[in-house]
Amino acid sequence: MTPDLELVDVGKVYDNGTMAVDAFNLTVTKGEFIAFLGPSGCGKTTTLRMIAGFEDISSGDMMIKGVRMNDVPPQRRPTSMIFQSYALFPHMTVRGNIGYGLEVKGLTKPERDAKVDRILATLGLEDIANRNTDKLSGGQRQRIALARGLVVEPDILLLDEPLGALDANLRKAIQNELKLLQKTLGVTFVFVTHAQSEALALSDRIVVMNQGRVEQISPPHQLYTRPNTPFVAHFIGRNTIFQGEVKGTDGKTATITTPAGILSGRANAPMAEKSNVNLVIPAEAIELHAAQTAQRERISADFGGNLIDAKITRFDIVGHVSQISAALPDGRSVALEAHIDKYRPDAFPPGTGIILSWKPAEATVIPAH
Ligand SMILES: Nc1ncnc2c1ncn2[C@@H]1O[C@H](COP(=O)(O)OP(=O)(O)OP(=O)(O)O)[C@@H](O)[C@H]1O
Repeated sequence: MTPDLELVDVGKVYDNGTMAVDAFNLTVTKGEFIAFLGPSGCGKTTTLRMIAGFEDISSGDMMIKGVRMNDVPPQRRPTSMIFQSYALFPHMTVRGNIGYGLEVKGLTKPERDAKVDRILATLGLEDIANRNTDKLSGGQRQRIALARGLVVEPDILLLDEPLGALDANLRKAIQNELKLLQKTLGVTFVFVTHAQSEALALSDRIVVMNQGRVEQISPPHQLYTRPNTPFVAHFIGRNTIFQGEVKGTDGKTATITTPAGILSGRANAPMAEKSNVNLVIPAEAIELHAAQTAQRERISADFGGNLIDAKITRFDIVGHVSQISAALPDGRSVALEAHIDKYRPDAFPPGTGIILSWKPAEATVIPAH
């Protein structure tokens, strides 16, 4: 099946010489929910605007449903864009705002009314259809912006931080609605955010960007448990990262020499001996044991030799999760996370000596560059 969207080596250099996007490659199938995630200035919005046609593409090709779009003006692309500010017309009613795009496209009034009625019902906006948009709440305005984007039946809906203006509770509620709506309508969504939790909760796949380049494209869980690059390992989740040198590998597991000892993790690429690598251990993968020397051997055997001594520095309970910090002998901090039932906080007050361990398969060894 022809992909809905293809970006092939897409690049953007602004007139002032800023290289905003460099060789961006992505293929999106129909009905996927894709998030662009990354720190401020990494090129997310620029890429979205190039897909919409609001920004010229400097190099590479962009196709929608197999048709090259580089030179097609925005209004002739099968896309709609929703802005963080919503950009609603304050002097128009909700119905007028939603129907505006259809009017521009030259649809007759009965055709427009039928489509607007349908989207008003889908988004639960019938009761406020004849109100002016300037008196409405943030959540209602967000929904109108969504309706306005969807009513023109785009192949791809582009959303630029659409939940950024909402408070935390409303944001969570609208996240759930958005996901449900997207799956029900089967429209491809490309969503820009710098909020990690939002990208992880909503997307089928996340594109992590850094300084104009794609670092990794993966489903949320994989990104979280299997980072491919040091940037992703630092940016996503709460990972502990050890730098080291490859001592040996059996193709599946790599053993590495680190300042904290000989440690191991799953190798996600072929690795030469003595090459510089990072061992990335997610907070959820680390287990905590009382520091009883009698048990060291058993723990070491159970966890493939991954055993380090540490001291508890914090034990916080956040909702149903225990968030624990421990200090290594060199002072480095290690983050652990577990369900609250797993460890009793009174057994691990700050200052307690402990052993930390993890299964090699739950940590990842990645090249250090
Ligand atoms: N019109 C412009 N002219 C010149 N440089 C620009 C222009 N717009 C953006 N840039 C630069 O391009 C780079 C990418 O910006 P972009 O807005 O795409 O990043 P972003 O990841 O969306 O950031 P944010 O999360 O802050 O919106 C930045 O260095 C930015 O300063």
